[in-house]
Amino acid sequence: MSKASDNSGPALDVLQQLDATLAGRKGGDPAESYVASLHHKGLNKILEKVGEEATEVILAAKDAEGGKGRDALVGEVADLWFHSLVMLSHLDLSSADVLDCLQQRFGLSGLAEKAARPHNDQ
Ligand SMILES: N=c1c2ncn([C@@H]3O[C@H](COP(=O)(O)OP(=O)(O)OP(=O)(O)O)[C@@H](O)[C@H]3O)c2ncn1[C@@H]1O[C@H](COP(=O)(O)O)[C@@H](O)[C@H]1O
Repeated sequence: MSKASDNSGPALDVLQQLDATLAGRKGGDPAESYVASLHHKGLNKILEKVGEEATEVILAAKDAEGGKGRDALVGEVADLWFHSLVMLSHLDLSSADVLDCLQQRFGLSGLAEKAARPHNDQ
C-alpha cells in the first residue's frame, strides 16, 4: 500500500473511489462505459483526450483571468484530472503513485531541487 493511501480525507476518498472505478472498467463493455471504451481504444486515444483537455484548461484559464468562466475552468481541470487518471490506470499506475511523489517533495523548494539537478545549466 502506498503512503498516500494511508491518509484519509475527502479528497483522497474521491481519488481512491475514482481509481477503483477506473481499474474496474478495464475489460468492461465499451458500449456501456466511457472509461471501458477508452481502455478498449488504447493508449493513443487516451493521450489524445489528455492533450485535448490540457488545451481546454489553458483556454478556460485565460478566460478566467479575464474574469469570466471560473466554474468552466474548474470543470475543465476536472476533465483533465479525470483523463490523466484514466491514462495512469491504463498503464497500471494510480493517483496514489502521484500523491506519493508529491508528498516526497514536501518541504523541498522547486528552485532548490532544480539547482541540485546534475548538469544544471542555470
Ligand atoms: N469523472 C468522469 C468523467 N469526466 C468526464 N467524463 C466524460 O468524458 C467524456 C469526454 O468529455 P469531452 O468534454 O471531451 O466530450 P466530447 O468532446 O464530446 O468527447 P469526444 O467524444 O469528442 O471524445 C464525456 O463523455 C464526459 O462525460 C467522465 N466520465 C466518467 N467519469 C467518472 O468515471 C465513472 C465511470 O464512467 P463510465 O465508465 O462511463 O461508467 C463515472 O461514474 C464518473 O465517476
